[in-house]
Amino acid sequence: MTGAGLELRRVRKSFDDRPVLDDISLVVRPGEFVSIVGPSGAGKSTILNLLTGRLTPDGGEMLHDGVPLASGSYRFAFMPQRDALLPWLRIIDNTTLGLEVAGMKRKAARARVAPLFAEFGLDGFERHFPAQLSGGMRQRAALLRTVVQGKAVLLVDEPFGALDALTRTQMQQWLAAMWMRHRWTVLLITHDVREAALLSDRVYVLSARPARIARTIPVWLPHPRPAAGSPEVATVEAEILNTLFNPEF
Ligand SMILES: Nc1ncnc2c1ncn2[C@@H]1O[C@H](COP(=O)(O)OP(=O)(O)OP(=O)(O)O)[C@@H](O)[C@H]1O
Repeated sequence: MTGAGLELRRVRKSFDDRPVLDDISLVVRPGEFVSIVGPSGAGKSTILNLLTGRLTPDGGEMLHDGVPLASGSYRFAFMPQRDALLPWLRIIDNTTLGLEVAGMKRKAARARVAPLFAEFGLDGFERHFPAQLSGGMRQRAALLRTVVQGKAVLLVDEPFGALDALTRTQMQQWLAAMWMRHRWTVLLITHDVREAALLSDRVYVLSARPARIARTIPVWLPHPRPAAGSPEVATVEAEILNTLFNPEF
């Protein structure tokens, strides 16, 4: 498919003459779940900062449905790593924030998010503050705030990195089920090789800085995915790890 979805073509970015992204080309087609995995400091967050318009590339092209992205045009919904909720706002107000910032009236914004509270496991917590929720619930609330914006692509930066291992596994299973139901178009940044294997249709593995795409790994496993720890998932994990630890990169 040409043109449709999100596409980066030979994108480059340096900070103070220090190249961070050397040559990044990738594609996220509508309804796909795509992950980027890479060594720490390789430039993963920089890619998302380019896509949210916070940074501009030094070279290359960024396209959505074949149209170049204008800098600062927030076409995509972004869920940052952590502390994504404002502690002084109740959960209901946190989840409507993106809509309100976009100009929607509070009442209309609440009407849009309220029916989703049950699906996101937050029923009855509308008037709680973030500190009164578990880490997993906070991340579900942050994701709810992201998806209700109805943007074409969800950019998700390391959403479960701060959670304990058990909660993280539960959240990955929950996100996989939610994605199957909604078929959001997702670009996920993660350090978690298992998470990438369990959720993604395709994994881009970055080289160390200055980053290029070391390898593109299509994940052909059916949805719903076999359980974490199954041989099929372990094979994909091994493929990603082998690329990450390959000295050529
Ligand atoms: N605005 C900026 N100004 C200067 N340097 C920056 C800026 N943003 C990122 N960098 C540098 O670019 C490099 C890549 O950073 P980035 O946060 O994109 O990496 P990452 O792969 O997301 O890292 P991690 O996995 O540790 O979160 C780092 O060396 C960082 O210090």
